[in-house]
Amino acid sequence: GNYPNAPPCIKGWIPWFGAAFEFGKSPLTYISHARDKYGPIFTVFAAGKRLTFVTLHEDFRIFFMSKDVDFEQAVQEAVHHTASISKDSFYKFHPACNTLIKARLAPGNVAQLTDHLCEEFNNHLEMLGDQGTVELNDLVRTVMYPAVMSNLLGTYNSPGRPFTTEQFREKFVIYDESFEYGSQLPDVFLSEWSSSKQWLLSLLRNMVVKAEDDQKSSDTANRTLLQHLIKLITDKFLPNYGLLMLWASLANAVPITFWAVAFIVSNPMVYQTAMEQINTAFKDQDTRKTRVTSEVLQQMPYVKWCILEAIRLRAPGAITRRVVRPLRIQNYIIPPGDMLMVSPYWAHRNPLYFPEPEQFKPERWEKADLGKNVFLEGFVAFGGGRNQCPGRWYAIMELQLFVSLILFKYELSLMDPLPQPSSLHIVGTQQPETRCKVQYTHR
Ligand code: HEM
Repeated sequence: GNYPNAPPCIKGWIPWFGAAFEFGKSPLTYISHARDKYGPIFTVFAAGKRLTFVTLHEDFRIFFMSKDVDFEQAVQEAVHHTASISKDSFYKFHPACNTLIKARLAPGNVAQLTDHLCEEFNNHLEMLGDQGTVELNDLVRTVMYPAVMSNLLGTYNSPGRPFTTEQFREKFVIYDESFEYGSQLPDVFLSEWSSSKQWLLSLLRNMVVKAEDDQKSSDTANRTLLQHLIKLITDKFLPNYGLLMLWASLANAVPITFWAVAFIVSNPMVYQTAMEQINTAFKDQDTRKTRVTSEVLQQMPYVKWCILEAIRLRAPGAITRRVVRPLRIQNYIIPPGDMLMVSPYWAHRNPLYFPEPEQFKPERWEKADLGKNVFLEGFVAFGGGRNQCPGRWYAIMELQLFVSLILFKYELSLMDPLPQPSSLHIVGTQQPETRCKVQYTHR
């Protein structure tokens, strides 16, 4: 159709050398420049796709709530490329999958996962030994990957398939790093990436077999998320959904864990305030085997504000919906087929909602932290509407638990300057651009 009222569209003179090229180099920087130049709604024509960015907070409601935009249609192709799930299977199972995950990760159920996750964190953190110097991102991955996997999905069968944490880390980092490119391209273009994907899929197949065995002996109340998925997904793509779930649970939360620790340790006043609260909440506890319940977490609101502030500052570069019918926003009509984009990363830099937006200021969360409604207005890191991140309560719990445990057990100091966020990726939270060593000493 013809849409004379479509937003300004940015194309390169030679498409693959103009907009697409510039956009691909550093999308987050590109978006902010485009917004200054073309106004609050603009379309980027890149790599054959129309991406229409909505940057004003007052328009976010339409993005999250309109019946003329669709989540499943926005991500289906990416799901096909990244997890090899067929189109038919995805449209058939995704809605029920979404409902199931939402229910399993509701606040009450998340509280029940805390004890086991705490044990896992204790075990993996103790493996660091009494003192040393490591890259902080490596440390976070080494502890978080196996702990969260075992907490949510269960363990794997080792006989015949030796599997080590280092091997998993290596494969998952490759898979995660090229996830965004992989989501756009058929496997043949990315051979290392696709062999990591195959490795992870066979791991998931193995975990499904183990989960089915264990199911026979464990009662319903103690089922893992994977065991619940087994009951729901009846086609051959079950392990593939497991892989997507695994990626969703680690890809955003692990970099945020890095940033939360780095922000706290690099701000002396913040570090001190957090330590006072942690020492009070954990008084008389053994630093080697620390027991943190969901009640204890509630006694450390300042640590939670630090987590929320890290999420705000390193929020996903973009979240998407597909426009399925002509959509009016302000005076524009967005044509069907467009990918509609909101950037939480940029939204969180609006001084109207977040004064001094670049500053790490945990206190700004004080007024938001009332009971269940912990989020500030203008905060969209977890998306919104029917497809809002179902893992948000779990994410806050695991982060608060990890951060308070590592700070209680170890005295930390950064040996490198606080890294800048990498502006290379647009989907998901930012990785650090440079390496950052941390020195630790057991307390
Ligand atoms: C700080 C950490 C996290 C951030 C910033 C984050 C952010 C997001 C965002 C922006 C979305 C898309 C929402 C939308 O389009 O409106 C999403 C989806 C999702 N997240 Fe998270 N997430 C985090 C942690 C987690 C964790 C820990 C889990 C699992 C335990 C998880 C599971 C999921 C799943 C399964 C979806 C897809 C929902 C669907 O298919 O409808 N996330 N997340």
